[in-house]
Amino acid sequence: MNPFFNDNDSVSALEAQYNAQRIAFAPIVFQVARSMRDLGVLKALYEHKEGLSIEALAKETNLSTYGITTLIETSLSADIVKQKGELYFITKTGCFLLNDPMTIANMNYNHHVNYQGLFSLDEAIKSGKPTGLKVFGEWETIYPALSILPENAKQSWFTFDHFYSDSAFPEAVKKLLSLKPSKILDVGGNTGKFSMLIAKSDKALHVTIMDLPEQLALARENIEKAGLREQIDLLPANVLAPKHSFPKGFDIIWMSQFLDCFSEEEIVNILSKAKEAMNEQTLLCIMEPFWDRQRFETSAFCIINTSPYFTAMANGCSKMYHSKDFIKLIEMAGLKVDEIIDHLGVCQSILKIKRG
Ligand SMILES: C[S@@+](CC[C@H](N)C(=O)[O-])C[C@H]1O[C@@H](n2cnc3c(N)ncnc32)[C@H](O)[C@@H]1O
Repeated sequence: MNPFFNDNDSVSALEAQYNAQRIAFAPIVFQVARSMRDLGVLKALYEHKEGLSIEALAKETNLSTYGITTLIETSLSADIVKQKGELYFITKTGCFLLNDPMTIANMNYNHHVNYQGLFSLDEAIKSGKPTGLKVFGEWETIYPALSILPENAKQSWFTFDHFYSDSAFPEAVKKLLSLKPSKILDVGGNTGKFSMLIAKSDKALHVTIMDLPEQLALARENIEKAGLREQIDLLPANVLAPKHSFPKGFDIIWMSQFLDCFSEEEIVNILSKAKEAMNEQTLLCIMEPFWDRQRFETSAFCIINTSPYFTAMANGCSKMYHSKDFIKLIEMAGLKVDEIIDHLGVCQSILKIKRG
């Protein structure tokens, strides 16, 4: 395990005061960086490596010199641009903001999904309810609303979710198929991406996606388009509802980026239900991004800072877990971790679990 954030509190008081200002002004710097990207200023600088003056930038982007100066000066303070005389140039950080898929996914998700709702984080922390969700509508949790969120929020949510899980799917498919399963239950299968990939990779395999009915409408459309209706079944269910139990007879129960949508108590409850559907041969495979099991601190930073979204926007009670805390919950449900495979895709680990 990597000792992330071990250098904390090692800077001078002067540097610490500067760090505190970076945090105090973070929402402003964030919005300026996003406007620099979305209004085409970063692109203009990227395409003019020879540098551009304020006037040339204003002309290139059709913005006023006042607007450009405001954006450029904050960007200068945030290492997004650099200045030589009258000319401005994009920095390496600016290039990541403009071109890096992870940065783009994180920024769009934070702007379109989280920004307004996180204003009410205090209330969410105190009440245990996703109080920020009211910026989009009146729901208990974000999950039944995913397919009807405003278009920008919906696109950004799915791109963010898929960015972190999709990159691990090809390797995960190989690991699962090496176990020679004939029936897989994909719990929280979302739009059907994983199920479709694994079904295409083994034509003899049968997959069932269990998810909320609202979510399965999107999955159904995708599966029909891909001509996989014969191989993939849909099981509408709310895993939290006492009347819904897990179906039996599967070789592998697969949960990808699913249990982080629930509180500790709910996770134990869901895993106990899964256990009831497992026999000695059934393998429960859980794929999760654990912040303590990353290769790079950048990944740990992104994963940790996804938790406040769960608090204020998603359901008020879940988070991205530390692997030690998560394994405790598995054991509380009477299950046993048999193997952990780290570093799949950008940030995922797979826990292979058996009946205890
Ligand atoms: C973060 S997404 C994960 C999607 C996908 N497995 C992946 O790896 O990208 C969580 C999924 O859990 C589903 N979900 C949330 N609460 C649920 C519940 N109570 N019962 C069933 N599914 C639920 C959501 O609809 C969503 O599809």
